[in-house]
Amino acid sequence: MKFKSPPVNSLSLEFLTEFSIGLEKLENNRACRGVIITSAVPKIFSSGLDITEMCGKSVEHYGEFWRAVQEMWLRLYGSNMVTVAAVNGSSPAGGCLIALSCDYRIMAENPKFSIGLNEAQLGIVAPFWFKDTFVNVVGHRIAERSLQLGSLHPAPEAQRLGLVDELVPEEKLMEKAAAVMAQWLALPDHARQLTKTMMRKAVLDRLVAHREEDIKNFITFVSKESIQKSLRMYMEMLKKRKS
Ligand SMILES: CCCC/C=C\CC(=O)SCCNC(=O)CCNC(=O)[C@H](O)C(C)(C)COP(=O)(O)OP(=O)(O)OC[C@H]1O[C@@H](n2cnc3c(N)ncnc32)[C@H](O)[C@@H]1OP(=O)(O)O
Repeated sequence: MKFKSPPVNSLSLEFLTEFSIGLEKLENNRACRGVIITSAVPKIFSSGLDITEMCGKSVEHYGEFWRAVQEMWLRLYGSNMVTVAAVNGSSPAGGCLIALSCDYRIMAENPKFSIGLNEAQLGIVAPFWFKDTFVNVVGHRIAERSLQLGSLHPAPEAQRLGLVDELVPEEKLMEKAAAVMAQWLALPDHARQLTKTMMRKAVLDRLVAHREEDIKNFITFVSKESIQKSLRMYMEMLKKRKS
């Protein structure tokens, strides 16, 4: 699957819905045993959740948007397929979550590309299931420090921390992703899938059990004037940085 929503593959409601439907179709296709996720937008894997979806909208919209974020994660993290992220650009916040939700992450070895859960830098808090997914990849201590600081790790540091599994030259990224996929697909699906479920079930079940509460929390949080102000200021900062 190639993300192609210029300029920065931000995860809008429409993008998330299309991504989830795409995953569902592949999941239901018995001929499809694995998916490589990458981007068709140069230098950007995904800029994370579309901030404009969380600014100045109605309570109903926030609820619908958050449900779509949850749905995407439940499908990807809980997928029976082998999932490989070929991270060919920067990948903050929600973009990082997508990579973290895959079975294996390969990143282009460009130090200008960074990845991480930088929510704290926006004055917002990554929800528990973002945190759980992060902890399951890098461990508690690294996740704790990185989340509190809202760190975006340049590719070499991301590899050192275990946030990505390996770095390769950009031109070799898809070739490497295909080789990794072949290695994972060489195993019988049944054993691999049951093992994956065993490793991820507790974290998935936790969101399923608290899904409505999590939506309510998001709506309450994002509707606060102080949070709206932080998000607006962050968007302005992005625009100023550009000019
Ligand atoms: C309880 C809440 C929990 C929430 C959980 C998760 C939160 C998130 O995922 S929030 C999103 C966090 N994302 C970021 O912090 C990334 C912000 N973007 C960037 O750092 C840069 O844009 C990026 C490095 C991705 C790309 O840099 P450039 O190539 O230099 O592009 P520009 O910065 O010029 O951006 C182009 C254009 O896109 C707009 N933009 C960027 N990111 C987003 C976004 N996430 N949502 C909406 N819009 C975004 C940016 O403002 C520019 O717009 P224009 O000025 O109108 O062209």
